[in-house]
Amino acid sequence: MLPSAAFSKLSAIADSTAHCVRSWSLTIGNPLKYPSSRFTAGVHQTHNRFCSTSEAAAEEENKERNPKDRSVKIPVETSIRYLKSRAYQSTYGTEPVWVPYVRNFKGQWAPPKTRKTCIRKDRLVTNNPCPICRDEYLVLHETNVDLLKQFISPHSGDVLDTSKTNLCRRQFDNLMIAVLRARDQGLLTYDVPFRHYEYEHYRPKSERHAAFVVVGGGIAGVSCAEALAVLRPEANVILVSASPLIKAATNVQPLTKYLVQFDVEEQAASELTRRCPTVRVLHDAAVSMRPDGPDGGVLVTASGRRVSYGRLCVCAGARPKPTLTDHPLVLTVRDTESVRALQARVAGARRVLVVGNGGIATELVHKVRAVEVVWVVRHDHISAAFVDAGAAEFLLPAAEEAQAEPAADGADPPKPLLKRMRYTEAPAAAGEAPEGLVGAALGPDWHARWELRGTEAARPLRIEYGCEVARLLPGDDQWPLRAELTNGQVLGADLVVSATGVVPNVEAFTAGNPALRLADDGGILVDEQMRTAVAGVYAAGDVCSAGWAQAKHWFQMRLWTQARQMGTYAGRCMAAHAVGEELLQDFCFEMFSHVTRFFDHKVVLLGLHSGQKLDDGDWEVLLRAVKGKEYVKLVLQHGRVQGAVLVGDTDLEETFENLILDQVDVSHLGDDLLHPHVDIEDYFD
Ligand SMILES: NC(=O)C1=CN([C@@H]2O[C@H](COP(=O)(O)OP(=O)(O)OC[C@H]3O[C@@H](n4cnc5c(N)ncnc54)[C@H](OP(=O)(O)O)[C@@H]3O)[C@@H](O)[C@H]2O)C=CC1
Repeated sequence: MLPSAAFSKLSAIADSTAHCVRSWSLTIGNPLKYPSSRFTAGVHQTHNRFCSTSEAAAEEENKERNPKDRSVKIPVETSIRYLKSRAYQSTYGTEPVWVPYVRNFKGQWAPPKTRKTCIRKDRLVTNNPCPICRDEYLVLHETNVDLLKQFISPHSGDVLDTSKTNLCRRQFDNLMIAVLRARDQGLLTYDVPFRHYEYEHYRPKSERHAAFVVVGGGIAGVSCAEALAVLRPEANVILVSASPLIKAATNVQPLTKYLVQFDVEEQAASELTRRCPTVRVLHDAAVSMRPDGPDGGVLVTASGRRVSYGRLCVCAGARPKPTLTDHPLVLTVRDTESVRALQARVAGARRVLVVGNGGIATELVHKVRAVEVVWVVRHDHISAAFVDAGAAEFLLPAAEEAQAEPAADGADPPKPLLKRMRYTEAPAAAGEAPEGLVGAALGPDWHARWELRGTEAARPLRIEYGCEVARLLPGDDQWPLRAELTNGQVLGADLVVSATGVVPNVEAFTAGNPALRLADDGGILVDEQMRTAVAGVYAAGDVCSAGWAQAKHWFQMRLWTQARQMGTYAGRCMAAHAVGEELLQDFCFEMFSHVTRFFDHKVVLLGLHSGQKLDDGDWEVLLRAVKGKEYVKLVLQHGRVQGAVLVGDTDLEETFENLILDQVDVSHLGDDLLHPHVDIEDYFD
């Protein structure tokens, strides 16, 4: 006797589809194992197929058929009707056919791939066929849209993976073909994926356009491009870089709220594009600027390209000041190429004259070994561009020690480059790479990556104070070059290194643009939003001069830290102005802060550390120094700290940063402010 449920299903199939169901016998088993044979939910059909009367004639209807037999192909029209039948409904309900399927596998995790096929030689070869193979009435065909839709994600429109639907791989291939055909024939609707067209590709190569163009692959330019890529991800950015390598700030570590320490890494342009996909790097140099182009302005490059822009940021940096006459034995240090040239020259030198008293000279004197170094400084102490006479006194022994240090194995052969950070110099396409272009300046730790060693025995450092090079004289029997100093001495040398400061690279932008205003130091004047006097043109880094009303404790110095701050801030301003917004000036311009290393000592400069901007005689200095260990100098005015120089690992930067910013009256502490036994960090906590 058949259960009543089985009867009702049988009649449902017969009623709804006019399909024939012949003879029946009760069977017990998994109702989802072979769905086509259990339209009757547990009733095994002797000829248990779901078929139309017309097709039935073609079949040997009364023959006993094995449920694993798949020799008879079900027409797709039958399958379409089947999906609408009550038989189907009662088997699957409203769920997709793959939902109730349970895959068999050993162990905890299912293998990533499903089986190749469930049917071989028209027979199911497994006891647990995949959701399509197990039900012969499910026919994958482009017209069987209701079935295909069950395998398409409603969220992404993609065909669901076999890891979800558990289809065997043959059925999955059939499914993909059916879906593609259905979409092709318009039977299956789908959303056309959004294509971001790079319209630049349709322009002639000699003409480019970007909403934002940044000139300069140094730290200011790269920081600016990065900020734009983050803030305006929908806009294209072109970075025009004369050097094939760009400079990126890495390992950025905030030491305090204002002091940030970072490395500068030379990277291939592709690395920047990988990080910021909207930024494209053009290896070229800007030669002129026309701010009145059709889309904003036009930048013309050395290779003749015209790059039109909506907004332009000039981060062209600066180049060494040409203090001494042009001479093949007078070198300057600015970019990687110049250090390489210096390295080669030092290798064969006996005496090197270093002229200048700033950052580069200080670092060079420390770095050049196994050759006699004569340091010509026009002040009465070393490193005057950065530190005061007291700090210089503190640093001097370290400078002299370094020079007196013998070569590692007597006369070491000059070592080549110690390490270069991922240098990949892409060969420039013909006509693309302008020859002899100046690359971006070196990073703050450039000297750590280069070995500058001669072949001489170690010599004590010789410093000529209070003088300059008056003129260069031709060489004699002993020296290829001689320099006459302003103190009357004439010194022979193999090489002169001139490190007397930098001049901003403005020429390409000033030519034909009388509106562009320059400061007294030759930099492009910018306002508090990094805008130049020319509409749509911004400037940042060494090329610009801060033309805004500066905060009391901030002043400009052409430093890596400021290049990064200005570049990022210029990018933020450009992004904001492009959508009609104004920004409040970044807080980093409230107080001067710089951290560097001189002669292996950490040097922190805060606020008005050398009494800059303070009236003469109206300020006092408080000092604490422990030879070889630390040097702390405070600049005070009316009992309030205005600036600080911290040499060595003092751990006082945060305390003094706060004292400068908050302008706390510390006069009641008197000299105890720097008393070694007073924990002022704790006192002001
Ligand atoms: N660790 C760091 O932070 C470093 C920063 N830099 C930066 O890189 C840039 C280039 O460095 P650098 O070239 O050392 O420039 P700097 O501006 O640091 O120093 C230039 C020095 O040269 C002196 N000078 C100028 N003209 C002459 C002259 N005719 N004869 C003799 N001395 C002269 C200057 O004296 P005066 O002050 O009297 O004009 C000053 O002391 C600078 O912007 C610098 O700040 C470089 C290296 C390290």
